[in-house]
Amino acid sequence: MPSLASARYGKDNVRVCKVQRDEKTGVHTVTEITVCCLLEGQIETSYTAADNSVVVATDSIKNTIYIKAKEHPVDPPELYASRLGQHFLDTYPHISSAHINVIVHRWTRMAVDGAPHPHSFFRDGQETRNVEATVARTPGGGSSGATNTTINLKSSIAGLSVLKSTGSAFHGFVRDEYTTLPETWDRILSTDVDCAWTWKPFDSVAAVERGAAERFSKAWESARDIIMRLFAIEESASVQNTMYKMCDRILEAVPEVDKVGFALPNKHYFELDLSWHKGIKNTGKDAEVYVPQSGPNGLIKCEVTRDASTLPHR
Ligand SMILES: O=c1[nH]c(=O)c2[nH]c(=O)[nH]c2[nH]1
Repeated sequence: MPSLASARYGKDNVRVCKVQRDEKTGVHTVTEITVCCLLEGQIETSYTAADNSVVVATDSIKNTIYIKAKEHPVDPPELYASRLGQHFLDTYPHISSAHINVIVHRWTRMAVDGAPHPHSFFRDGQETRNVEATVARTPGGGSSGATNTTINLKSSIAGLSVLKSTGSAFHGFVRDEYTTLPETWDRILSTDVDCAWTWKPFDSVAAVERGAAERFSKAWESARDIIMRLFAIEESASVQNTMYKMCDRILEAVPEVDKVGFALPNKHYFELDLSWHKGIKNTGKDAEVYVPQSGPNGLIKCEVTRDASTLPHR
């Protein structure tokens, strides 16, 4: 007898652009987001018994995403996602959790004649600011069967492409009969930063809302600043060590965050021996022309928490 082990459904790739107009100054603010909203709950019979009475149509979920974007600010995305998720719990008693992902795309204000333009923007890179929110019913105290809400938020930066042309080494690694990589004390280091920070759980939308703009946007700015600063100024011994230091600094800067993690591709730039052409020197200290590799690439991940006892046992 088969058994439905897990099920969630909803709408993905819902694109929303919100324009906020300041009537006094004429300054517009544009936020473009892509939303995924998946619901879980007592929906098993829709899968096992063709019972659509438990299904909130994904089309209605899409409509709700638009309506909530009209009713509330979409910035910070952590608060918008929490409100959207809470709506589904408040409205549909058989829905037990809502999983909301929001991707915020960059629209950076143009400077024209040295002044910020009131209503013109440009995309200055593929970098996104993201949030994954899970808004879930949790058993309340007492015997009434009442439930509380728990909101788990994970914020992230993804697709921030960075490169440094020196200040990165990699040596002392395992050398055996499988090794061809030479040790290096000076190499190009490049990656697309994917950094996520997990907030201590919130027990209501009101708790998320308290100081939200400050809290979430400041954390994002701090994380982005720390990542760029450390990447630039640190003499990197490895991707592993650099990312660990970044985690440590972000945990220090944002006290309400429990865990910070990175997934960093190591995008290789190979030196090129051109000595075959008139003895040209283009390696080691003479390296100028490099060959960027599209793949394979290293992929280095870690998560760092405040408490070492939460690390897996070996
Ligand atoms: O920083 C690095 N970490 C590695 O684990 C690794 N492996 C490799 O081939 N190059 C690098 N660089």
